[in-house]
Amino acid sequence: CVCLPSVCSGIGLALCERLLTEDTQLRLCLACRNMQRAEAARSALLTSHTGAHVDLLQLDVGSVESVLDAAEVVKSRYNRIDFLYLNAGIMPNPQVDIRAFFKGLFSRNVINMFATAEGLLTQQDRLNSDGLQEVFATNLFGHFVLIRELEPLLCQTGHTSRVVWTSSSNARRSAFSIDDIQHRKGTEPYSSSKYASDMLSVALNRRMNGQGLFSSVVCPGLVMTNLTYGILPSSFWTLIMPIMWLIRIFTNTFTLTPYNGAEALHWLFLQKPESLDPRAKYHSLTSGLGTNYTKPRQMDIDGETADVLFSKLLELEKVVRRKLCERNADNEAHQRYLSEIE
Ligand SMILES: NC(=O)C1=CN([C@@H]2O[C@H](COP(=O)(O)OP(=O)(O)OC[C@H]3O[C@@H](n4cnc5c(N)ncnc54)[C@H](OP(=O)(O)O)[C@@H]3O)[C@@H](O)[C@H]2O)C=CC1
Ligand SMILES: CC(C)CCC[C@@H](C)[C@H]1CC[C@H]2C3=C(CC[C@]12C)[C@@]1(C)CCC(=O)[C@@H](C)[C@@H]1CC3
Repeated sequence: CVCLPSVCSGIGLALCERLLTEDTQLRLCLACRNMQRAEAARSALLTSHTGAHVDLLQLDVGSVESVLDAAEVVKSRYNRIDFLYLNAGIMPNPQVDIRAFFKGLFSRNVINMFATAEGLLTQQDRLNSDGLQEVFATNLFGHFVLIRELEPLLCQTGHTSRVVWTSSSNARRSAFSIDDIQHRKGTEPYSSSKYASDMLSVALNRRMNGQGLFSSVVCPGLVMTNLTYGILPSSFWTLIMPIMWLIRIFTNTFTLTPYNGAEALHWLFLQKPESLDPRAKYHSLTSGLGTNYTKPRQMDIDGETADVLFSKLLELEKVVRRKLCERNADNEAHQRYLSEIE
């Protein structure tokens, strides 16, 4: 079984199309927070791949309760997971620093600026219902809890399984602090959460390779999806689209379409896990002539700090689970009280 949170649109949906084209016998499980959109995605996939096996699962990866419920359903449905694609990601209230953009445009750093958006983007985060920073909870922590819950299906003797993170070249060491893993104090929660997912992937490989679990990290490049349409108005993107296609001549990171962006995710599906570099980020790239390819680049990560992050996430998981139990016990007591006074 290949389990994919979250694939209602964008890169995730394009990946499903590509996986089904590769192997019609696959059993896909689309884990989405909005079941109407999930149904639409499933119908689209079945239209182009009649007879494909596509299951749906309700999952809001930004809520620990939803992750725990979804994991129970997965455990009751499947005996084993071969691939777990961790694709859900948000970038709420993005702000582009226009001055920095024009300054960067005339600097030597211009290609790097277009590839990584370094120094260009900030976001405004908020707390979610678990009391966690929303970007951290969605882009990292929910996925972490999901992996922990699905460990019995991922780590089975005689089988290897794979976890694939959709990270970003916007992930930057300087945006992340091990003393503030949720990025409560900064203005770059997206960059911080993606750097944390890179670290977590390294930590997973250090801990779990021996049990047959292999983790990889991907950057899809700059792709036009709901996420990017949230950065600038779509009319503006339409206006600058010819320039974007022109920029593609100078940087291969402007993959632009979800199909191209899914290149590295698809490529990883075809590789033997033992042949992969646990410390590499695999980039989807598109040449000026429109050829897609995948290229690994070493990540700027220190293994010991990655282990510390893993321990901190374990601690946080305990705290959140305890709070959830207390909340559920309170709710049950309240329900009992209501039924008694009826
Ligand atoms: N587009 C780009 O240029 C780049 C994107 N990425 C990463 O690629 C991934 C996919 O993004 P992309 O396809 O671009 O954008 P989309 O917004 O199209 O896709 C994001 C997906 O994540 C889902 N999602 C968001 N929050 C939750 C949640 N709480 N629970 C479950 N699902 C959730 C969305 O579901 P719903 O449909 O319900 O909103 C949607 O299906 C993200 O991780 C993003 O950070 C990385 C680098 C560049
Ligand atoms: C104001 C202007 C005339 C043009 C502004 C262009 C910027 C909005 C883009 C330039 C580089 C882009 C980029 C991303 C978003 C849009 C830009 C900042 C990402 C951060 C999107 C999400 C990712 O994860 C990254 C890989 C992208 C990197 C490049």
